[in-house]
Amino acid sequence: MKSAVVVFPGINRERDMMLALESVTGSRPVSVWHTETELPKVDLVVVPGGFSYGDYLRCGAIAARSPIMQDIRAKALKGLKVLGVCNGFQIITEAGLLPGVLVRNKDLRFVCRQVKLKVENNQTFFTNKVARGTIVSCPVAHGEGNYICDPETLKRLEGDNRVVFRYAENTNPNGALNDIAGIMNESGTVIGMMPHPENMIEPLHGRTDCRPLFESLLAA
Ligand SMILES: NC(=O)CC[C@H](N)C(=O)O
Repeated sequence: MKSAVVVFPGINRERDMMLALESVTGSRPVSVWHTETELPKVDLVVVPGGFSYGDYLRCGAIAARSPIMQDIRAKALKGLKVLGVCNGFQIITEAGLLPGVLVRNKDLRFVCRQVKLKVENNQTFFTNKVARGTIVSCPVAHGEGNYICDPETLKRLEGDNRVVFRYAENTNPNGALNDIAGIMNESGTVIGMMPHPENMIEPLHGRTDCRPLFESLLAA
């Protein structure tokens, strides 16, 4: 499984993401700088978390317009798998690969804590090794993770089983609609999520709850 991790100025989770991908898949991801115009040949692109462009304008708004995102968007529309985590979720949503928008957390504070995450759809490239309904512990660290969309979009996301992850046990840290923590596009090839599964896979992290998510990539 060949993967690429995209790096923008201000991104700070790329190393954690690359370590997680390498540790589970056994294959070292290629690091792709934002000014590049063409992705290497890979099976999966991950847009990691952090503070691209200092979160100016809106989180992810500037990164979404960088050269590499044009190629990612074009290839995603042809079926390339894309995973966006936290700032990466914001970036791919700003790029139009996922519907809706991530706005300021409801209480206007940056949150950094563990949440409970329910796997709502286990028929995806990032959840197929986990039973549906499984609740995992996972860290979040964001200021703009409050997912909103129009009622029609929400109805479609819920009706088509495109809510992949939901905050469970009253741990919604940001006020996101319907406790939405992660969604996918219509064809299931693009997934975005606010929590950081890459930080919950080694005994040193305290727990390994999210390792099976990465293991899912091997079966996809
Ligand atoms: N950890 C992250 O990726 C944070 C994303 C973004 N900078 C925010 O605060 O919402």
